[in-house]
Amino acid sequence: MAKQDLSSERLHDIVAEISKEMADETERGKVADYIPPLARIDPNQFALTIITKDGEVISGGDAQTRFSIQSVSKVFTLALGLGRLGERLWARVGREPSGDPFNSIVQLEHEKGLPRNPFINAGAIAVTDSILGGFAPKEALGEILQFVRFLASDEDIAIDPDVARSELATGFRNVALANFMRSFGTITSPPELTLGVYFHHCAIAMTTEQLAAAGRFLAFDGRLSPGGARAISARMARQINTLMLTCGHYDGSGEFAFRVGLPGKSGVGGGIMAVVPGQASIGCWSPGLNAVGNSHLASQALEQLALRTGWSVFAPR
Ligand SMILES: NC(=O)CC[C@H](N)C(=O)O
Repeated sequence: MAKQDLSSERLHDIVAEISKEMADETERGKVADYIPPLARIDPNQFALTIITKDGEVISGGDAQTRFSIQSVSKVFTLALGLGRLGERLWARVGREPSGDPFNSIVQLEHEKGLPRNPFINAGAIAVTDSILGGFAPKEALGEILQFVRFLASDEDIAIDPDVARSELATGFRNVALANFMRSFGTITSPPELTLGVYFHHCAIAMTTEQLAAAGRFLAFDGRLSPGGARAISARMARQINTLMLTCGHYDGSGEFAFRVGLPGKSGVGGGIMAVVPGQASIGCWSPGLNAVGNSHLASQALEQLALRTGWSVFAPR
């Protein structure tokens, strides 16, 4: 398809086609079952929302259904942590892909308690700890939630208390990661306080429309729309996009970059937030996961979207 042909009508058609195709798919992956509130989610759901640079919202499927954003929240805490600490944040967390599962502990011992990147659990816990600073967990959490609502321009975004409770009750591996990092001084607050904030921000629930809205600042140089209100600096937005491309899908990051060619961040709730710099912000969701914990159908849908629109950071429109 010629690049200039991407009209609003064409985008509507593409979103409708992909949503229909994904609804008909029989191979849907496996929903996360480490906590009951995620294990009971119906895998037969799919949603896709695109918000264009003109502010048009184009949705298909179950775009009004809320789901647990889980690790997608790590993008918002990174933005908040970077905004607050600036370059000093990188003393606490690296910027290299890990090539290991999201909850792996192995590299931490060899690398003196410094997590590889902000999107594996260890790195995200370190970032959360930096936001916590000397504040009370409730205040830090309130600040994170306010920030997400600001990014999405939507006050109707909240934490699912069921999911937060289950994470707290079963997050033994995250407890291990936090204590291990505390022993190296990577995190400075009592681990249980940092983890309380971490588990709660992972339990934020959103629709794909809200997720696409919350990702706009990464599509538009740190602003909520082209020329609109600024959330973070353009440089930080570029840095976060780079990290999403290289580390946003854990040990499936190379495959996602190869197939989709856009910065994206996944969560075990089945959500993926992706951006087309200068063009659009995307929220996609289907609860079934592939072997490395990324949404099977949302990855497939984004690959189809990239193919049919010609969107790629490697050949900008
Ligand atoms: N990959 C994910 O989405 C993991 C998030 C989950 N809350 C955890 O900490 O294990």
